[in-house]
Amino acid sequence: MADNSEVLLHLDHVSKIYGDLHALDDVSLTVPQGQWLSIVGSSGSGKTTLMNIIGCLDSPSKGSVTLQGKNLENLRERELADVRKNVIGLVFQKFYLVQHLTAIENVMAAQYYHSVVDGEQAMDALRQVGLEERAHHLPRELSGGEQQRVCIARALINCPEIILADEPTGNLDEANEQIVLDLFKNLHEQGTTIIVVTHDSTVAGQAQREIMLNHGKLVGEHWNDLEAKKAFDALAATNSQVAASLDTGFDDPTKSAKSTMSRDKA
Ligand SMILES: Nc1ncnc2c1ncn2[C@@H]1O[C@H](COP(=O)(O)OP(=O)(O)OP(=O)(O)O)[C@@H](O)[C@H]1O
Repeated sequence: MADNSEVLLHLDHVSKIYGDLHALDDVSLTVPQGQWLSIVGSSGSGKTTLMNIIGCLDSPSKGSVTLQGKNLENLRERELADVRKNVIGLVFQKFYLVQHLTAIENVMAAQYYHSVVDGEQAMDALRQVGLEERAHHLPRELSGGEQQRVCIARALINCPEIILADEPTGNLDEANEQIVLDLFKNLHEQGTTIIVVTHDSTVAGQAQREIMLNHGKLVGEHWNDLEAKKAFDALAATNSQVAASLDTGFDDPTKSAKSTMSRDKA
């Protein structure tokens, strides 16, 4: 497991503004190498916007994002594409599998994007997610859980530094959710940084750290791994660039998210 002592990602006073709406409002966040982080918050609180910015799929209106020491603002489109390709693995709730390609062909299509097509390596990625036997089936012949595992295999083929997952278990039953969480656990143990957006408190609770967004603002933080918190605080004490952890906690992200939603509706 990575020791969380190096900064991988830093957001400095990031806002994303659409007209009058601050989808993200002055968010500062530091994620050390190897951290498993959950992002929670009610619908419309800015979670996907934050993920898109971290994943280099969108850029902030204000503030800056530094990934592996590089300020993303200074990168050309080609360099950004390289970051997307080589550093980040994306997993979505909607699987985005190509329906007329088999599981292994879907993984190989992602390899093609990375300019290496290697059937053995694709099969290895499927083996890692326990799907070797289903490699030659089409998505419609696979269960929801199996399709999500193909997506994870697809995200793994370039050995990404970070897995960004947006509601990765949103469509899955409990058994399949557990399989996906176990995969994330293995990846985390191998040192991969994992950032997950979720509405599900069980999924959120697997992370070392949970942060909560509300109306685009970072409003609360909860640590499930106190050793990781200690390491983070030590990092913040020695590095003035690190956004210190918030003092404001929250009990149950799902409950808080729901109560925020009902407050919004009132
Ligand atoms: N391209 C856009 N143009 C205008 N407003 C947008 C755009 N993208 C997002 N928003 C708004 O920004 C806010 C945050 O959206 P975002 O999708 O990040 O929320 P979320 O927390 O991921 O929500 P959900 O849990 O429902 O997916 C919402 O009010 C949304 O309507």
